[in-house]
Amino acid sequence: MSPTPADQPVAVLSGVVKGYRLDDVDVPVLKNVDLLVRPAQFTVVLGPSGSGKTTLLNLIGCIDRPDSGQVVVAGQDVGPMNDDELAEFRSRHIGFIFQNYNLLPVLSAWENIEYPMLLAQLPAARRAERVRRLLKAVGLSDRANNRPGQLSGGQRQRVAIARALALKPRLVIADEPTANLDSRTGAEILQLMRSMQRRYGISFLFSSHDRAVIGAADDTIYLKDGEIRAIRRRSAPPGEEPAADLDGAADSAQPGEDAR
Ligand SMILES: Nc1ncnc2c1ncn2[C@@H]1O[C@H](COP(=O)(O)OP(=O)(O)OP(=O)(O)O)[C@@H](O)[C@H]1O
Repeated sequence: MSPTPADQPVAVLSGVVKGYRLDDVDVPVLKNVDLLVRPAQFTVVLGPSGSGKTTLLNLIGCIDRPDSGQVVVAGQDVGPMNDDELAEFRSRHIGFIFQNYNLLPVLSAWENIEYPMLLAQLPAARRAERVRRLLKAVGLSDRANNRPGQLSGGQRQRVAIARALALKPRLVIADEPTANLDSRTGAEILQLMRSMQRRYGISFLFSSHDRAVIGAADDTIYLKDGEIRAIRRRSAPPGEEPAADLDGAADSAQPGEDAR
């Protein structure tokens, strides 16, 4: 039986090498990385500052390209894609959450979450229903009209999580999403991402310095000096709830299969 999108690895890296050129000096960052990111799991990339976590996430998120080696995301080798194809692929399959939230300051929480759906030209009724569900899922139904400046850091990150899920990506990439939050709020955001990952059956790839996040992860990838030093994979507990869908139970499409 051929693998369906739901059980296909969300990303596979083979022999990936990536460096930067700084003041005429080549700085190697990732050195021959082989990695498989399992679908519908919460995966944490742990490593000290400068170990290459952001570089790795940027390659899997199709924001950057390797110097050599192969990056396959959602079953597609992204190497041959041109920049426009890569941008289209990214918007279709991947959601992003950033340390600094990256919300548009002049838009309300509602409008920030709706924005990717507007760009993707979803019909108005579908957009409204999905924004409503997402605001509820992140516990911000009563903050729909607030702009980012009127929200706390934790609330901004909740909006960013909702926005990342707006187009039903297969993969959400979060680069140190708790780094600007106090430890209690950071733990709440971590729990929220964990519950959204389970609820919608998508994959989360999350980077952190903080070993305390290991408890929340299914898979933990330890990166040091641009090399994967260890991968710990936890087997799924029995009786996991079936994934929900943002457009309601009637729509049974897999995330990423019907992003529009
Ligand atoms: N655009 C760039 N140009 C030059 N060097 C870069 C660039 N981006 C990253 N680097 C260097 O690559 C190395 C790895 O950086 P990266 O941001 O991937 O690490 P990180 O593990 O995410 O670190 P941190 O935890 O501090 O965010 C660092 O030495 C960094 O200075």
